This record gives sequence, structure tokens and C-alpha cells, in this order.
Amino acid sequence: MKKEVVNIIKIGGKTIDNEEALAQFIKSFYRIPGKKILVHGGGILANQIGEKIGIKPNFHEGRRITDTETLDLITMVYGGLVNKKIVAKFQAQNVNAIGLSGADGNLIVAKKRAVQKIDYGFAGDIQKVNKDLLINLLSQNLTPVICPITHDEKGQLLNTNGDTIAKEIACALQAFYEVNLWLCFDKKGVLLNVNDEESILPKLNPKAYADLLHKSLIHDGMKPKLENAFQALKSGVSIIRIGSADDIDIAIKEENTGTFICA
Ligand SMILES: Nc1ncnc2c1ncn2[C@@H]1O[C@H](COP(=O)(O)OP(=O)(O)O)[C@@H](O)[C@H]1O
Ligand SMILES: CC(=O)N[C@@H](CCC(=O)OP(=O)(O)O)C(=O)O
Repeated sequence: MKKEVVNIIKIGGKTIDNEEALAQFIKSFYRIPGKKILVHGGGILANQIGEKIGIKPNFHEGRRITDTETLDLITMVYGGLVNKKIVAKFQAQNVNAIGLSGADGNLIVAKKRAVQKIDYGFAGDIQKVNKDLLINLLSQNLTPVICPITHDEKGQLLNTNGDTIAKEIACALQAFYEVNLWLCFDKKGVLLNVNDEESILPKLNPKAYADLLHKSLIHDGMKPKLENAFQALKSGVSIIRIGSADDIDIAIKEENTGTFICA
């Protein structure tokens, strides 16, 4: 029997930080047919608000190092400001959205990352996704809007990369739905030259990715994004695309846009 489609879309900090881009994205999201889940980041806003109150951002290979103060900051920014603003904007479009962190409904259980070469602080590695909760919410025509915060079931909140959350949700749901995973960011796709928007790679397979890594053409947040995309591919997620949140309208019309992740 053909499975129903669920679109899992992640938007990043640069879309959230731009009122116009966010409004446009929300309008386009409304037009995507079928069931939908939105995962959002908010890294830029967390950096900006942090700077104002004396909390400096600290990253290693695109992943934030999260001390106690930073954890409080990101809980307020991702779980409060960003999540609730997006939910309200959806309600204005008649999309009945429900905002969740990984602690709500025990949605995402994670383990604090063990200190190895780098101490990432309160960063969570996902152990379990409550797929039954998501299936239940989707069946009631609710649209989950998920912020990048997880918990350890012992009362500790943890910071988890938004692309990783979207990937883990995609993997957890792929046995029940035909999952389309869209990792949206500020550029048109994976670029051969990060300074040239026209150098977009329409397709990327693991071998070509290894080659790009070897040539140091992938850095910052693109590294975790692509690692997540290839893990989703391995787990059997049907369609994985990396592209601009501005181009989601084109993508809905089935026109080629962004970078397709393929085997
Ligand atoms: N080869 C590449 N193609 C496109 N972007 C790249 C590439 N290598 C590094 N990047 C950088 O990665 C960024 C995306 O990662 P990130 O900022 O974490 O995204 P987001 O927070 O929007 O999900 C891009 O804005 C770009 O600066
Ligand atoms: C552990 C880790 O890196 N967490 C990310 C979560 C937010 C995120 O993914 O936001 P963007 O998509 O806007 O980058 C962070 O705090 O930056």
C-alpha cells in the first residue's frame, strides 16, 4: 500500500532572522500539500541576543559549545521567542500549529555528549524520538513546530543541532510515511564555491561529498547538514533536498531546485 507523504522541513537562523523571508516561507509552507512538520533553528538570533547580555557564541565545526548560561539563553530564544512567534504566524495562516521542544510530550530524549577532544557542554545526542506522539498529532491535522532542544529524562535540557533533529525525526517516521526531508538555509544549495551562488550542485552522492570534504569545500554549518543528510539517506528516507527556504515555492511545483542527496 502506498504510504502517505510527510514533509519534514528545517529552516535555519538566517530565515528566522529576516522578517520578510520568514513571512514568505510561512506562506509557501501553507501551500505544501499533505502532512508537515517544521523544525527550526535560531542560531543567529541566539548569537545576537547573547552578545547584548554578554554571552559570546562559541562553535566548533558548526556545532555550538553550550555552557550553563548559553543553555539558558538558547532555551529562552529557541523554545520561547522563536518557537512561539512561528506558531502564531502559522495560526494567522489557518495552519493549526503546535510548538514543542524535545521535552514536551517526551518528544526527543538525548544524552549529554561525552567529553572527548572537545567539551561541547550541554549538547545532546539523540537517543529516542517519540514517533507515536508525532503520528498522533499529524492524524489530528496539527502541524508540529519543533525547536532544537532535547532532554535527558532526568530533568536536564540539552542543545541539539536543528538539522540533526530533522534527520532523526525523518528516520523515525520513514517506516510509517513516505518522508521528504528538506534542509533549508540561506543559499540555493550545496555550492562548489561558497561565494558563487551559481555554482550549485544539483546532486550529491557520498563519493562526491568525500571529494568536496577532501578539497576543504565544505565548512561551518554545512558539515553537520550534509552528515545528517547522508545519515537520513542510509536510513531509507525517500527524498532529501538541501536548498533555500526562498525556493520552497518552486520545489512544491516539482521543479528542480536545490541539491538532491542521492546514493
Ligand atoms: N559548500 C558549501 N555550500 C554552501 N554553503 C556552505 C558550503 N560550505 C560552507 N557553507 C556555509 O554553511 C552555511 C550553512 O550552515 P548554517 O549557517 O549552519 O545553516 P543554517 O543555520 O541556516 O541551517 C552557509 O550559509 C555557508 O556559509
Ligand atoms: C548543538 C547546536 O549546534 N545547536 C544549534 C541549534 C540551533 C540551530 O540548529 O540553529 P540554526 O539552524 O539556526 O543554525 C545551535 O545552538 O546553534
